[in-house]
Amino acid sequence: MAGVKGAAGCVEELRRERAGCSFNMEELTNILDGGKDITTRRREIEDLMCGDPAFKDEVPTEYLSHEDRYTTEVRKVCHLARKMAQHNISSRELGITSVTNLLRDGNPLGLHQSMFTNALLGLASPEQQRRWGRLAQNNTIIGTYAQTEMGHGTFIRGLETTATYDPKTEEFILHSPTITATKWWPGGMGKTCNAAIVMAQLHTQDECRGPHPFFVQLRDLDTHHTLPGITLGEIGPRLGLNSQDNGYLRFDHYRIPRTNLLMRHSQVLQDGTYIKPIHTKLSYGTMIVTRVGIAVLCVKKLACAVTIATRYSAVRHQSELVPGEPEPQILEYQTQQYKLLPHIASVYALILSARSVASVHGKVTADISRGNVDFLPELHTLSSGIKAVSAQDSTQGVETCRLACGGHGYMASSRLPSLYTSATSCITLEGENTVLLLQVARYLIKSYRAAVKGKPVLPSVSYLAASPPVHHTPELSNKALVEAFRTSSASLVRETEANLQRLCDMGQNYPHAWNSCSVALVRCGELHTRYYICERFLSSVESVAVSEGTKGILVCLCRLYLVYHVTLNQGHFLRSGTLSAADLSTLEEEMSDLLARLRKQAVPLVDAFDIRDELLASTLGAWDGRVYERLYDEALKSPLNKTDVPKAYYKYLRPLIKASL
Ligand SMILES: CCCCCCCC/C=C\CCCCCCCCCCCC(=O)SCCNC(=O)CCNC(=O)[C@H](O)C(C)(C)COP(=O)(O)OP(=O)(O)OC[C@H]1O[C@@H](n2cnc3c(N)ncnc32)[C@H](O)[C@@H]1OP(=O)(O)O
Ligand SMILES: Cc1cc2nc3c(=O)[nH]c(=O)nc-3n(C[C@H](O)[C@H](O)[C@H](O)COP(=O)(O)OP(=O)(O)OC[C@H]3O[C@@H](n4cnc5c(N)ncnc54)[C@H](O)[C@@H]3O)c2cc1C
Repeated sequence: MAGVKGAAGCVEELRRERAGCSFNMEELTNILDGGKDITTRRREIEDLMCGDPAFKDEVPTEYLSHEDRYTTEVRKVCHLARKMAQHNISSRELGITSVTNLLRDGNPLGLHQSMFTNALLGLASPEQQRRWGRLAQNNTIIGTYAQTEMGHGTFIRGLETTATYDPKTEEFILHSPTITATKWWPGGMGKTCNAAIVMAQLHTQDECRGPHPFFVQLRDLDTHHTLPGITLGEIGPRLGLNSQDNGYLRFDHYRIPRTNLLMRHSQVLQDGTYIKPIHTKLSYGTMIVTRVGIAVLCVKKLACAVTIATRYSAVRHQSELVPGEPEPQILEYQTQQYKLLPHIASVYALILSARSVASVHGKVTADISRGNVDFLPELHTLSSGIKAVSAQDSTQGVETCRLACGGHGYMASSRLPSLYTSATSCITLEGENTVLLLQVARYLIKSYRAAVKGKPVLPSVSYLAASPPVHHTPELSNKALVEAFRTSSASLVRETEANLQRLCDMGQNYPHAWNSCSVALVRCGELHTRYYICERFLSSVESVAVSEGTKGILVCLCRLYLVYHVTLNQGHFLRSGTLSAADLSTLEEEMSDLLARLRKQAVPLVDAFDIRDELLASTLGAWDGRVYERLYDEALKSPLNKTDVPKAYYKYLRPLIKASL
């Protein structure tokens, strides 16, 4: 049933919705992909993979045991890896597609293809890259990124695993001194990987030099047995992503060669002399690039969810809008439009902003290779902010889409539950959201204080320095709304800094004063990032060269995004005096108009996300809209339906029923 395109083959409601499309769908698809060529390549790869029966699930994942789920996904991902090699598809190219949606329950090679590979690229010396790069690319070495410990995730400086240099043998001795030092969580580490980049406290010449990355072989490359001195296993069932074999790892005085310290930024010489990096946080670089990747990854989950919920809302009829008239499509209800349309706009806003951060990442990486780390704090701030806001918005958006589908949204076959469990993981992993927003706030407060003293600050926070006098915004144009965000953000930073200072003046030490202000500080981090996203979205929409119809719809989406977030955050605007209560009423009225206008384009807008049925994998969201047939077919797959009377009847129900007779 999957993948039928064209006017025929879909239910009448969807055919009608598509007939009213006011823009060039292909242009929107190209914008989301990042260019026409990328769309072409993405489709080539998706055609190749989706057409392959080896990726089909015979039994829905939810009916499988923990072990069978893992085995099924390993089978599929190994097939995928072989196909990638055969057809010369790189991990980066795979990243432009949604092919990993063929893996329903997490990717056992996900960490290998992302953080492990990126750690080798970013933290290993050129010689080390020659040594391990090819082996990793060939999948001879399958690695993960082992940083988090049972007792320490956020606070990297608190890691307990030690790597003590022994100059006599020119080796590091890796050791897990306590239960809390057990590495805990790394994806693929339980059973799949035979190597890892391990973050451990480097000790040399009787001094601890802080957390550093080491290449560590964990299993025999031939037998796959765990090497002596290492204890490895899988951590057990999780909320979602259960095929990703997140693992635990302990070291018992396990020796590795000196040259296994990743030496791009810092080195230990044969005699144990430590050579410092040009910036102490360069060893955290893999997390920075992954945060940008995760921002994109969770928006893709949101794009799936909103596609499913929008198509379903066009097909589903419920209640009476006008008494006595036929049941309308639920998409006619304004509340339903409010649940869905802002999230369609979010997909554009977040993808375009993450792309901007990715380009800052490219520039800063080039700077660092020339010895310039001036822009690293700004990159850390942007990547932390975009990851946190994207994960939060995507998760809330996916959940809203699930709720928007009523009871059927609760069915596993809708795919909305598993989209939720994967999106929400992004709030925690790769830096817990609150913690990352506090990092953004730290940079804002520091920059604001520097600016007040007349010191130069970097571009993304220069507005703090030039904070204009608070005034009521005279008009409500897009530009004015972005400016209102900027002014409110500057005002919140100013107010929070004043509170921080007041507490210090009253005798609190700085860390306690910081903690006392941290609810407001998180808001500062969030508002600054929202301002960045709004500014990037507007500037991308203004500069994009597309046909009139496409420009029109983008402008409308951007306007909805701005109005939606201004009204959601109205407290900040009222408090800073940038908008009045009357302005907010005007914007709320405009929101009604925008919802009504965009409602007509809702289905074409999600079609433009161009997510194939095989990758959407939803009974509610398929292109042809045949929701009820699919729900029924999926129900028939329940193992309980194999027999009319279940075994449990004979074992438990019958004795109960008969006893009461
Ligand atoms: C559209 C195009 C997009 C293209 C993108 C392409 C990219 C593709 C790449 C990847 C694909 C992604 C695929 C995703 C699949 C992967 C799934 C991942 C699974 C999850 C894996 C993990 O979870 S790994 C573990 C992650 N762990 C964390 O993130 C821990 C979080 N904690 C921290 O980061 C830090 O400890 C901390 C920041 C919270 C604090 O650090 P610390 O205590 O050391 O510092 P201080 O608070 O004392 O601060 C000192 C000083 O340092 C600054 N700083 C901190 N971190 C950094 C940094 N990373 N870089 C630069 N500077 C940093 C801090 O701000 C302070 O600065 P001051 O100047 O002193 O104020
Ligand atoms: C699905 C999944 C996959 C993962 N994959 C990997 C992997 O491959 N490799 C790896 O190394 N790790 C991995 N992790 C671990 C992940 O990176 C950590 O769980 C994450 O960084 C959060 O750290 P934590 O668990 O220690 O939470 P904690 O830091 O203990 O957080 C608990 C609470 O404390 C709060 N908190 C902590 N510090 C502060 C602070 N300074 N200020 C205010 N509040 C604070 C947090 O906001 C949170 O509410 C994975 C985790 C998950 C869920």
